[in-house]
Amino acid sequence: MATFLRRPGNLARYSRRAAECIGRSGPASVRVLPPTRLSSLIASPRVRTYATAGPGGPENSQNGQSQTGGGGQGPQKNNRKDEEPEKPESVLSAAEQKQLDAFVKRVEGRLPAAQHAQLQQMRKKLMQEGLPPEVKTFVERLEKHGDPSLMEYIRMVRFILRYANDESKKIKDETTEEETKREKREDREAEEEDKEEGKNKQEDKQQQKKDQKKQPPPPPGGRVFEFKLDPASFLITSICAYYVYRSIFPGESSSREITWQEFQANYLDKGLVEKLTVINQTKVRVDLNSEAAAQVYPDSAGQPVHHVYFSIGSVDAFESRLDAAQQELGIPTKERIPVAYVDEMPWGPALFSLAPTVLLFAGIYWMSRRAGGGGGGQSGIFGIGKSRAKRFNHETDIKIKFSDVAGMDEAKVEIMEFVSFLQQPERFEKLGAKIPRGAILSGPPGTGKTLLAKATAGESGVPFYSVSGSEFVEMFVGVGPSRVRDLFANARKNTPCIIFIDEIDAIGKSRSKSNFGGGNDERESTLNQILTEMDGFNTSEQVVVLAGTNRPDVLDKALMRPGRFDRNIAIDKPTMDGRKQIFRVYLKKIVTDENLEYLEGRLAALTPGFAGADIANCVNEAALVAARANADKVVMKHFEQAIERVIGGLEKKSLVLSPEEKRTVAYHEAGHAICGWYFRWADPLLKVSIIPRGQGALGYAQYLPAGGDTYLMNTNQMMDRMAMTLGGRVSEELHFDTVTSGASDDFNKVTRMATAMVTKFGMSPKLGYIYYEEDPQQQLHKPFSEQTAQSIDSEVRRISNEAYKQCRDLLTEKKKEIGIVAEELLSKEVLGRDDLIRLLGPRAWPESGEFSKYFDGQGGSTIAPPEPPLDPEETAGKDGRDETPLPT
Ligand SMILES: Nc1ncnc2c1ncn2[C@@H]1O[C@H](COP(=O)(O)OP(=O)(O)OP(=O)(O)O)[C@@H](O)[C@H]1O
Repeated sequence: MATFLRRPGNLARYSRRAAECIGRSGPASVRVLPPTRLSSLIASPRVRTYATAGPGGPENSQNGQSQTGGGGQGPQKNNRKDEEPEKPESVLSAAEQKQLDAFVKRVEGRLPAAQHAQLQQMRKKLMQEGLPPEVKTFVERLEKHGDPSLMEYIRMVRFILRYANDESKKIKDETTEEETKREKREDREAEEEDKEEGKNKQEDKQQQKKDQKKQPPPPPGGRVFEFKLDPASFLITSICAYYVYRSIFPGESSSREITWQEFQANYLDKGLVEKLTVINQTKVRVDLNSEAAAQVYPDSAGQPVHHVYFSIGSVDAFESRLDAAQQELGIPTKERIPVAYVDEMPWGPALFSLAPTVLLFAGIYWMSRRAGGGGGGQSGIFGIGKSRAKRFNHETDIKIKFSDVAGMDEAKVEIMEFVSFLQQPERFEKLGAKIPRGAILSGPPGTGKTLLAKATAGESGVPFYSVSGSEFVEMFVGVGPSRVRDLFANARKNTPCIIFIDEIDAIGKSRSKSNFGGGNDERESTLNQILTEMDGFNTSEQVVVLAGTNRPDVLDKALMRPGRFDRNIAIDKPTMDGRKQIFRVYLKKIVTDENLEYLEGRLAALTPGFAGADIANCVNEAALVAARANADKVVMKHFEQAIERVIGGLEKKSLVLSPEEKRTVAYHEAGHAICGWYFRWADPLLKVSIIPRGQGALGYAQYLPAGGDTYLMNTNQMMDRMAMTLGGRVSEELHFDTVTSGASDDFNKVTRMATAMVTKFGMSPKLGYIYYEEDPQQQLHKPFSEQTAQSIDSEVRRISNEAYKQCRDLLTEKKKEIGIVAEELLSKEVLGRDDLIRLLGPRAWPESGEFSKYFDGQGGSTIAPPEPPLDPEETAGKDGRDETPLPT
């Protein structure tokens, strides 16, 4: 702004342009375009008027004169209606002038007064430049034969539009030329100014120049038809349209309603009637001999009367009246007026009656478009049966390769076969091998099933359709099967390709099971459609269907049969080695200068039971922790905090325990820790804390699986683990007068372990080698007798009592050590493995090589916990994690 103000030259230039714009403000165009020739002829005198005559122009307009009245001639023109119009210099012959005047007069009669001045401008221009031949012919025709034909009107309209367009172009060219000249002149001025003002202002000037040049350049050469709403074009088009309309629908202006008496007196008796037409048996149209009518009625508002109408009560009455009237006039039968009968459709009411239906359909269409907005081509209610599968293009969308999927080597080998099939089908076909149709990828959540399917698409370089099982289910009947059909039809059009149906259990549940309690027909028919479609491929169609599920056990057997999902690829939680590989993938993206090999191993050891998704989350969380601490790089401490946070939840700083409660929690946790340290088959402690964390735990202890990733447990391990789980309560009993509710979760774990030993693992000599399924749906009807139930109860009780005794014996012996650990815990709140070694001495039992490698005290002072929050089913018997619930 300051720069702008500093330049009087600029200011003057812009204000001049602004003034010109205001002067040209006639056309209300979407784009700012130079006016057409006609409109500019109308507008330019106005500009001149304001520029030269100053306030004269506006005064004229105040006096009720037209603003576009044409400069100094304005006041005379105002009296045009009263006086003979002033004869300006004209190149027209007298006859032409007369024709033109007649034409203008005729048109003027039908235009609002505000537009008269513009019409006069058009007239003036035609007078100055002469009539174009087309207009001449038209006007001549008008004079000689009255109203021209429809074709002549249309030709005239086309001509006028073309004429207006050409004129507009000419003006535009002239204006552009003028603009260029002026710009050059202004640039020269600006340069001179800039020399004085300094170089830095030069840049602003250039910018302004660029801005000006950004305005649309004049169209190169060819004809460009632009729709403009400037008054002149509008006026011309309206006049032409009006004429065309009138010639097609000669409405009220050339016809009017009369009575029978009028008809008889004014037309019939005077012999002006040419023909009568009875319309819809209610009205009679009287066709008049227009020349005769014009002679008889010369001042019928300056317009010839073509038709008149009158209403009739009934056709019979009309006929008899007409006969009587003609009889009276003595018209011989042969020369009587011809009467025709027609049924005409009244267009107005007909259209009006259709309006609600049209509106209804338009409304439904609009709503369906809105409802399906963003759904791309398949939006709206009409696209409800269309598949919702997202199509990924391998070139742009799917960049995942097998190298991005860490671990699961066996699953990769299995699925590689699909890739080779899609890439080189002939290799299989020539040996007569049938192509596999599909594979189910099953496994716990977050283990990388979707990732593997995407990698398959990425590797094979084919289109990938991804859809979730639940997307087939809709509230409308028949939508599911229709979407399945659509999905497969699309896939067939784009072979070779891969379809991936995630969470297929949403639709693929066993049909027999779902029938319990009524079933779900829609889901079943969707499943049936999938079965049919998968059968429907012929062997040459290269469509591979992959499906992901967490529950392969509930899937319908028909889905799993060979020929449909031929393969069931189980993807389990990663092993120690798998975790290392997954950490390797994600650690690459992290800024750290730790020894990567050691870091991977240590983190993998700290995270038994983590799925790929947990690991990805953990690494990301570590980066966030580091960022929060404003660190330059992520170090081991951040990773350990992240793991702790993923496992235990956020620290609850707001939860403040009373000293008494804190003491109880410390002794409780110390009890667990001592058991883990001294029982041979129990898991040694990694970390114990009495800081409350999420999920209602007041303290927790984490243990390193003593034997590494364990998949089998023997009786000794189970007994030691149960005894360790009871360590919290036993410690409370030994150190306090009373016990708390904090051990209820421990009892739950112990009971479940003992029950499993009796009913599933065959570890009770009394019950023997029997497996009783634990099915929550069959609670009402137990698969064993009452007597067996009592035996199970007594065995479970015996085992837990044994575990209790084992624990109590140890802790009574180690009561002093419990005190030492508990007091240290009270003062430090968190104890690590190194603290326990310091307090209790090294553990007497050797530990798993792979795990102990990373816990030799060199990796870091804090040792993070190993256990993710797993399903209790899975955790039972695998870990010794303790979560002390909040007292209720
Ligand atoms: N083996 C792996 N290698 C690398 N990243 C993995 C691996 N497994 C899982 N992930 C990570 O976990 C995320 C989630 O995995 P994915 O969606 O494939 O799990 P899923 O098994 O399909 O889970 P769900 O059963 O819940 O659908 C992936 O985006 C990826 O970041």
